[in-house]
Amino acid sequence: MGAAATEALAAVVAGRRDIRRYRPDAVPEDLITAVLEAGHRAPSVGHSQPWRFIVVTDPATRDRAAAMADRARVDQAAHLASERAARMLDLKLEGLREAPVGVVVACDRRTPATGVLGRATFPDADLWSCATAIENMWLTARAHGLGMGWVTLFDPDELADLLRLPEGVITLGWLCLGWPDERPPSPGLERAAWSKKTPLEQVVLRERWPADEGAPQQPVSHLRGPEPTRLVGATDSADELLSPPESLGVLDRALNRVLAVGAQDVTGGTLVLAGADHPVTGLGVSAFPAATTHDVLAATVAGTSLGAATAKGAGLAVVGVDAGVSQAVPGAHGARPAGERGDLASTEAMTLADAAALVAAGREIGTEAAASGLVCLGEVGVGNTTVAAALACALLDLEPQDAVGLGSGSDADMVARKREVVAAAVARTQGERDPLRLLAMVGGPEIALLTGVALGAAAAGAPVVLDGLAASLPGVIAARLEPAAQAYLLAGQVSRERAHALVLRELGLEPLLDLRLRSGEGVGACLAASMVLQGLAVRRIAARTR
Ligand SMILES: Cc1cc2ncn([C@H]3O[C@H](COP(=O)(O)O)[C@@H](O)[C@H]3O)c2cc1C
Ligand SMILES: O=C(O)c1cccnc1
Repeated sequence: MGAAATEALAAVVAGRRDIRRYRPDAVPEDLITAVLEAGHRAPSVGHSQPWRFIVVTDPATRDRAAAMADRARVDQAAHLASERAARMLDLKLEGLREAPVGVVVACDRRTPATGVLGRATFPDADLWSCATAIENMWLTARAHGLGMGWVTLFDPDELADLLRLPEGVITLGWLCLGWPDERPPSPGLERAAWSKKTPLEQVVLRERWPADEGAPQQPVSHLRGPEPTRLVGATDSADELLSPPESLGVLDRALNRVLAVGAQDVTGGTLVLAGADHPVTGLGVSAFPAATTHDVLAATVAGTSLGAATAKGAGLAVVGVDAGVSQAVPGAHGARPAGERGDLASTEAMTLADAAALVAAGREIGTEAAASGLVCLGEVGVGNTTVAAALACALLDLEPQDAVGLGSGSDADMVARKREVVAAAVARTQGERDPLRLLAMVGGPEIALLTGVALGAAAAGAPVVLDGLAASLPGVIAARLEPAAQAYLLAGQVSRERAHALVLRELGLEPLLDLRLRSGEGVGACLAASMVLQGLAVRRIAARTR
């Protein structure tokens, strides 16, 4: 806006004071309007404009407000030690009677917080919006040579009654507005040695709150998120297309993610399909024989499993990984756990060493697959929707009934059994937060392996496409281990499995497809990848305005 505007703003900001002494002269109507207009220009949460400005000029109302403030002042002094109380009573705290105008700022909170964008998470953001309106008015008043003083020395209910505020409308206090009768070189409280301005260095903290010995350590991310210039470049290049902004909707967002991590020339990818058996099947949690896992992995290696066929249709390569299938699968990449396996309910799913080794093996596979483009995750493991539900409960603090789903097909009795198993498994994890330990306690080897794949692919700069529940949890664990990994993840689909939507919500990802799949095997990831590849081609081919 130019040097003159910058300088003028700095002068107004530096010259703003809380003014408590006023001359009785009237404030012209146009200046009052200018001040109110500035207030109404303030930012507000979800553009809710929750402020209401009650302009009070009636001396009777000002008198009654002043009497209330007098009472609050004496009340407050009664709570201070006598010497401090005496000094407080000496201070001139408000100019309610003298200032010709009072602007009472009220916040209309009658809209439910969940109905306002940004307030479901920060319910008080409407009040903060009103505070920004107050600052706008204050600065504008100052620029016109007017003085303003913000008085909160009231019982809020009393002030609300005085102005007949309805239920649900609350006040942030009274702003005195008038011509100042003082030109203080420094704020009144500072001049009276009541308090001092804190030096800037004491209020500015760099990157995070300074370390506190007892506090849990944040995970150190070795992985870097996308470069900010690439991130901006991705959205800029989408805006240049000869089409309405975000014409491809959710797909556009996914494409921006892919471009942001630097994968612009991608035309293919790889499905990593990991399989493992689960001792928990011994507890009657799957309608299908455990041997199915072997058969699906063998078909994957042969290119004929549902997952492999879908990958082929999308132009993706397939890597089948044996992460612990009892009957060996020739042609599959071997990464079998070496130690004991358990049923989660009474014993650990695998040893911590195996969990770590599987993640490490996955990293290598992911790094290699990254060279091909998109890396899709797929799994097979009869019984693993029970495993995934237990892990989701442990990671996300869910109740078993909110996480256990139908799997590949369960009746009511089986669902009840699954819930019992999950409840027992989760009970064993009480207090454990470490994601790798949780993986060992109630996870599965294919989930551990795919966690490594996600980490390896992300570190090599490749987007990772998640699939169903068991092939989305690796995204959660990867992001817990390396927070920057989140930026590389895409949610291919939201499946029918109960906890899946919650897991994607935890990751902050919108699924590309919602087909009520229950296939596993990376089918949804490959279908979504095909669409992403098509979207990338569209971005390359489509006409641009620039
Ligand atoms: C023939 C068949 C092939 C599959 N391929 C993947 N799944 C999917 O279902 C399994 C999980 O469901 P649950 O926890 O109910 O056992 C996993 O193998 C998953 O990938 C299959 C399931 C079946 C029956
Ligand atoms: O959503 C899934 O991942 C799922 C559902 C049923 C069976 N296998 C996988």
